Amino acid sequence: MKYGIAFKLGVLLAVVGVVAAGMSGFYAYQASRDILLKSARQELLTSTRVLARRITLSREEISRNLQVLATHPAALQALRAADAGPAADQAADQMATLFAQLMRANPSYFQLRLIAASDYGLERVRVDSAQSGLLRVSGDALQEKGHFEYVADTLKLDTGETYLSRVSINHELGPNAGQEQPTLQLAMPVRAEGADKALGLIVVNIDLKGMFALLQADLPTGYQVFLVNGEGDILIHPDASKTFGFDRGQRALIQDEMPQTAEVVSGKVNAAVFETAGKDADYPPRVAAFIGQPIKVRSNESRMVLGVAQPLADVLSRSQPLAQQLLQIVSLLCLLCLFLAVGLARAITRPINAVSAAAQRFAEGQPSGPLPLARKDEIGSLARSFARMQAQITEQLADLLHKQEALEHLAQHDMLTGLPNRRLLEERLDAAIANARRHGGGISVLFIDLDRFKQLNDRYGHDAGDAVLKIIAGRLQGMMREVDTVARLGGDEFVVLLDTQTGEEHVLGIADKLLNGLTAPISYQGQELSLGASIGIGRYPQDGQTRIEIMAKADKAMYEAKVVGQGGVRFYSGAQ
Ligand SMILES: Nc1nc2c(ncn2[C@@H]2O[C@H](COP(=O)(O)OP(=O)(O)OP(=O)(O)O)[C@@H](O)[C@H]2O)c(=O)[nH]1
Repeated sequence: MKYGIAFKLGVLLAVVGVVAAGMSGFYAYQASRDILLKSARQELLTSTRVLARRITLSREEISRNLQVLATHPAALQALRAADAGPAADQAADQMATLFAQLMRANPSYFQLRLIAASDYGLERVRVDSAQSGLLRVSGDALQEKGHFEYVADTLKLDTGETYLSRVSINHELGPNAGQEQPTLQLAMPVRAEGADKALGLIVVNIDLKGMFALLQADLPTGYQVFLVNGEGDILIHPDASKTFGFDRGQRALIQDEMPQTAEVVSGKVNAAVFETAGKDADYPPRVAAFIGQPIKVRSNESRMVLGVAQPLADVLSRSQPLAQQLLQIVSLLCLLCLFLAVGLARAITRPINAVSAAAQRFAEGQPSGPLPLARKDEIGSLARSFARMQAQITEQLADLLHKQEALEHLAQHDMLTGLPNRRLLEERLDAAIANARRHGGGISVLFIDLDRFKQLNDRYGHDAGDAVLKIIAGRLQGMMREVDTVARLGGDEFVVLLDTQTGEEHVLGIADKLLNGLTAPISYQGQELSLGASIGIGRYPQDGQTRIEIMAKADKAMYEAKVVGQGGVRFYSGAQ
């Protein structure tokens, strides 16, 4: 199958349009995707900072609560050994009531204790959050805690200073809540005003998971929170099985899971925002922001790293409507391109086709039809060139035809007199014989030879001879009908062909008329010239059946006429 220029041009334009539209759509989508990612990274970083700030505020609030408890007169009274007895017990009851009130107000406090510096760190007041509600532990159930690091460390603090423990798993047995849950302790010394030594300490155990659950509730859905310590040990993770690996003897470090966090964990940089590669359906690609937070209170932990992540699919899901819209726009654009390409291709090729059709019609010899001559573009220029070429070819063809006709005329006529020459005479004679043969007609050939023409030539010159020949030719034609052929064979020989059945008398009459006409004086340059002529007549069918025979007979008759005496007319011998 052959494809026209319109089809090819249309396809080319359509392809260019579709590719351009497709690429624009693709890059627009890419750009929007990049913007989404950038804004998601920024949002995550902001969320992480807000979360860190809220954790600090929570810690400060706990410190304030501890301070209220540590400076409460009942706390001192409950710890003074000298006051042991009903007064101390009353103070302890008061503290227990305060503890319970505070724990009700703060569900993430799952244990509040007043511990004495004396008696090996014996717990004086202790309220636990149990499954059944708040539970005051008393009597023999109170334990000695002096061997714990936090007790010794807190007792060394100044009044109002807070101690913060490392995050650990609560392995304490009993009816209390928060067992096997991540916990951290905040403590504050209890000291009489102006005293050097602390009499004891207030300790609160915080349910870290509960606290984070509260904090996380304010974050957009799908956000995942991470908390790691200064070494990178994972403490809070969306996958709980990864937390507190060190507690099970298998450390799980965040920098192993997300190498991009290594510098935040080491403290080299404060923040890192990055995308993680996905591993499987349970671990999809994520966008994450991690920040390092120095711990400003007394603690055996120096640093805390907090992270917030969001599955990449959630981020990009916002680009789906845009992608669909872009797809619709691109599809529409492609369709538009197709229509435009077809229209444009047609608009361009229509005038080209018109010129092509005109050329074809012209080649077939038909009128070329209308051309887009008025156009100002290349097609108009092509049409005008074609029109010019067409005019030139037409003109040259006409000229050629004219020359051909002239040549043909020349080939059949005598140059000097313009009379039919021997060739044309022979053709006409052949035709006349054939016609006469078919219809039973007759033909007479009058062979005329001028007498003494040589003398005239010699005496007056060749030009005079030519002029005489022309006059003779004119006279002969003038005396004959148009249908009769008057030819010049050459020199001073002429032939008149009568192709109608004519009687002898009539032929003789014509011959005489011709003789009279020829012999009439000719005036040439003021001189009177006179000539004679001899006429021999050959006839069909009497003298022969072919042109050659009849011509030969007429020639012979003319010769006989000359022999007998110039100026005579003679039928072929025996025919008289
Ligand atoms: N001026 C001129 N002379 C020609 C032309 N063609 C032939 N002749 C001359 O015509 C003459 C014809 O010769 P002839 O028929 O023997 O001469 P003639 O004097 O007529 O002889 P007769 O027929 O016996 O009387 C020659 O002298 C040719 O040179 C021509 O085209 N122009």
